[in-house]
Amino acid sequence: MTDKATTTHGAVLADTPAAGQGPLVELRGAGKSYGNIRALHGVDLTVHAGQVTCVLGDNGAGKSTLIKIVSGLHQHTEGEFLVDGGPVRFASPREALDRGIATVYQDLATVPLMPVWRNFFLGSEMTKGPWPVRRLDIARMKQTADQELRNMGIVLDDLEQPIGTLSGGQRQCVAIARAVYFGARVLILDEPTAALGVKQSGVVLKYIAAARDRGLGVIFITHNPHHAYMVGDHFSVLRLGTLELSAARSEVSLEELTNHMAGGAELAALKHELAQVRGVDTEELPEESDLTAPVAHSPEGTP
Ligand SMILES: Nc1ncnc2c1ncn2[C@@H]1O[C@H](COP(=O)(O)OP(=O)(O)OP(=O)(O)O)[C@@H](O)[C@H]1O
Repeated sequence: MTDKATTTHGAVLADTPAAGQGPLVELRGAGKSYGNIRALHGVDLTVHAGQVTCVLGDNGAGKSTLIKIVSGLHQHTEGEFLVDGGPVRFASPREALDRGIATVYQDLATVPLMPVWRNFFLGSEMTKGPWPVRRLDIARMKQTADQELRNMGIVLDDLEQPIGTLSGGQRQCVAIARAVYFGARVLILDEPTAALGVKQSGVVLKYIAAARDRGLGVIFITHNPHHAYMVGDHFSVLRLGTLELSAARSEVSLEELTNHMAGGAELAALKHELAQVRGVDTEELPEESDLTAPVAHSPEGTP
């Protein structure tokens, strides 16, 4: 495991991976066209064990297309895709999973009325006894789910409660712990904080850091540069299907990242227009970076 350092903004960061340790996943000049629509073009991306690679971009930037390639849902139509240094072309998400690449989607694919422990093992249930009297090993599943959640620092009052009664943040955390338990080496998180309030987002970010600290390579897809900067080691900003920025944490500040993400020039133009409409001086409007700061709200009514 790598050493860690605490930064000025409180995020706990892993050091760069040990020399000689190659990337788990790499895209080299990768792209994807849907018919004659070029959704992604010339994208380089590297995912190392024990690091969080953030992929940022506005709507339509190509984030989903990128994760669909890595997770085995789509195949790239240009460039190279390598896993553990060797070229791959997955025919299905199952093949990606067999290579240790797990994706946690925003909708989480859980069964809301089933207990937490049952969702933890959904599709991969533990059984006991010989065929034809094989049956579910409920006690072992409950105990394992409890242990695995605790290992990730997730403490729930009752694993019997339907997963639908957990907060959105808690459900994301269970999904992350599940992927770790089932042997993920690369974890793709599709906008895990998009629908969450500030506090719940903080909880999810904590478990992203926990997954990284357990040595996983994490691809964190987000719209939010503030969330990305809390845990990210590397930042890739997509715009209209191409890579606008690819920078290590030491090479980019939060302000620069926010500017790239928001399109600094576009925001400046918008501010100018707003000032004209309201008949005020541009200086009287908030800074561009304030316009892009996350809104403190809690949609589910939870703290
Ligand atoms: N199946 C498809 N067929 C045709 N075009 C597609 C398809 N999927 C995506 N696109 C196009 O590719 C571009 C990139 O889309 P993509 O969904 O990857 O962006 P995104 O960054 O994930 O956006 P969002 O945040 O809105 O989900 C868009 O112009 C989109 O319309």
